[in-house]
Amino acid sequence: MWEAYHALFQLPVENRTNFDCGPFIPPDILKKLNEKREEMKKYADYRDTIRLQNLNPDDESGTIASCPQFFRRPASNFYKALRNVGFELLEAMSESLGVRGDYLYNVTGENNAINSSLHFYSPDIDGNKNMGLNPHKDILTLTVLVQDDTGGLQVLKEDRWVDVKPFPGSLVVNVGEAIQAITNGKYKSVLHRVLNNPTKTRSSISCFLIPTPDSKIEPIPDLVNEENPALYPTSTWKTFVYNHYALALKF
Ligand SMILES: O=C(O)CCC(=O)C(=O)O
Ligand SMILES: [Fe+2]
Repeated sequence: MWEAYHALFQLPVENRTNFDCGPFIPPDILKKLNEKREEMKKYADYRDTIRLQNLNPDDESGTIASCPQFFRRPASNFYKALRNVGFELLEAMSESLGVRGDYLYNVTGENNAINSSLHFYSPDIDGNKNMGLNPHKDILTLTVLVQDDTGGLQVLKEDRWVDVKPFPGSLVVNVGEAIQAITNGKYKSVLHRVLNNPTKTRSSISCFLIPTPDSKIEPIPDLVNEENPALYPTSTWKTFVYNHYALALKF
């Protein structure tokens, strides 16, 4: 997969429009974000990212068909494997909460398609401790991520940034805010960021399990009571995403 990943980044940028879908942000919010771009410059992320949206690795005629030929086979195998790890984790998490094993898969719309961000981080050549990816929480269901051996990913733990050191052959899994909402905070979405390495490039690929737009995001009824009121209002996934970005941009 890494070979296909590097070949993808080496394509002329104008070829990317065939498959790179740009930020996973609702269009009107993205418009506002672009208007704010000047003001946001100080928050610029130092990296290159290609995004694939709504990719069902079981469906050869879907999103994967818009990708270059050399990328299709390794990518479908790769995403199928990562997604299936995600599905197994969802099952184990459901069971740990005392609900049926298929609960989290079902309430997020039985979605077999994923989103993916392929990140390429340049070295921090001017020594300004550039932020490759600003602090954020993943909003969706689960993220299953593969990183190379450079390092730079950090999570916030008890007010301290802790390195997520790369282990060969390991995966990094993040709980998304959709799961935080559905489990009413039992599983928490963690703030994370990426610092650029002073001398080396860094590569990572995120595979995001995503709810379908009409999935109803609401807490598991047994997890809500007087001491534990619902943390988020019930909404569809589409509205949840909209509210999330609107709040982040404060408009
Ligand atoms: O590059 C990484 O390790 C993190 C990527 C990430 O947080 C994301 O794609 O949401
Ligand atoms: Fe993330």
